[in-house]
Amino acid sequence: MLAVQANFYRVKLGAEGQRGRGAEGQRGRGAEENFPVPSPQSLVPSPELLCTRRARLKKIGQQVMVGDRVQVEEPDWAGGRGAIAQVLPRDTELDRPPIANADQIILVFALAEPDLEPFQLSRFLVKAESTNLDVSLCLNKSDLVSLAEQKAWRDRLSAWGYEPIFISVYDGSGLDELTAKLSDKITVLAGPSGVGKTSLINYLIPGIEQRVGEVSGKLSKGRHTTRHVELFELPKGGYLADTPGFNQPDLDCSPEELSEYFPEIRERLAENNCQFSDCLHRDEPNCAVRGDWERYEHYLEFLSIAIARQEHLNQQSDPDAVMKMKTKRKGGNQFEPRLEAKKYRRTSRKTQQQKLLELYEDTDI
Ligand SMILES: Nc1nc2c(ncn2[C@@H]2O[C@H](COP(=O)(O)OP(=O)(O)OP(=O)(O)O)[C@@H](O)[C@H]2O)c(=O)[nH]1
Ligand SMILES: [Zn+2]
Repeated sequence: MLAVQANFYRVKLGAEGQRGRGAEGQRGRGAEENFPVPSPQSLVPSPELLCTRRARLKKIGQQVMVGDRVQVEEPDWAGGRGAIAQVLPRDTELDRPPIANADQIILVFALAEPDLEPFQLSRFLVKAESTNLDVSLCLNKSDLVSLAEQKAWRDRLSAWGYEPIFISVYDGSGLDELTAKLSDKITVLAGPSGVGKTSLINYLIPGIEQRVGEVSGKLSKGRHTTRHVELFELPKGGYLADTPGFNQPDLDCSPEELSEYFPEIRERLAENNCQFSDCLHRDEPNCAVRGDWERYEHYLEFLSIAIARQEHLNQQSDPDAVMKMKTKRKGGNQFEPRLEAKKYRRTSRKTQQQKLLELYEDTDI
């Protein structure tokens, strides 16, 4: 399913769909199975169908996400209509933006104009890694920096665990390598503003601007809201999702999870164990992670945000948690001004978290 359009789901017929008429019965009566894979358009009257969602799916709360492989019933080939009868199991699922079956995330940054800012890059990388999809890095505007500078970034990012593709939409360098990386995959493209994402997408999908504009001004505006997601077919195979929703990543992982999102930490923990299995790699003795690697400071900063966030969540899910702590410490003091104490603690925690979040949000973008 490529996009939701005015209450209809736009479904691209895939290889299976082309043969679908013969495959009836195997997957359910009259059902066509549709994969979002490129297909020779000549085989079907309409390569895309506008579909409704069967009431049965609505009843069981089955959402249809962009990227979903679906079965379509009662295809009306001439009218280009159908009904989604079933959603096939998803390989992957992203919540924000909502995309099913994505294979990889490619972060696009610029080498200059705007300057490549390591902490901002780190934040995008951690957020991208938290999806558990493959994460790659693409550095645009290579025409603006010297080869020596590119090499310096290559070495630096290699120590972070990434092998960036250097491109320039202006002079065309690196674009073949990037195109090859996108082929036959569902790729989520993300990155901060001004790095040349729009220029890149226009290069990768000629005519996309017309297409976005052609549906109505509303949709083209919609492209830049967090809710609208659409998969665009690439001429050489594969699909691309441009996701404004990803452009201001907020960190929403638990403190324990955070270390999984740094290739450097994964590498260190593959070689050595920390003394404590629940080590957060701050000041615990015999920690295998703490050290003078470049992004360790970033890790500590994200960790404090994740801890503040978790404390805040714990408090929300158990409103008495603070009170219980208090009671225990005070040994059941009857004169404890319960309400006030609770209020005070809550505000204080909240403020603390707010401050951290603001700090986090203010850093860039
Ligand atoms: N020198 C150079 N400039 C580029 C390149 N690609 C894009 N630009 C310029 O960078 C600026 C931003 O490009 P956009 O394509 O609008 O970037 P974007 O990431 O979509 O930015 P937003 O629309 O703000 O999200 C424009 O002035 C482009 O002309 C490149 O390869 N080299
Ligand atoms: Zn440790």
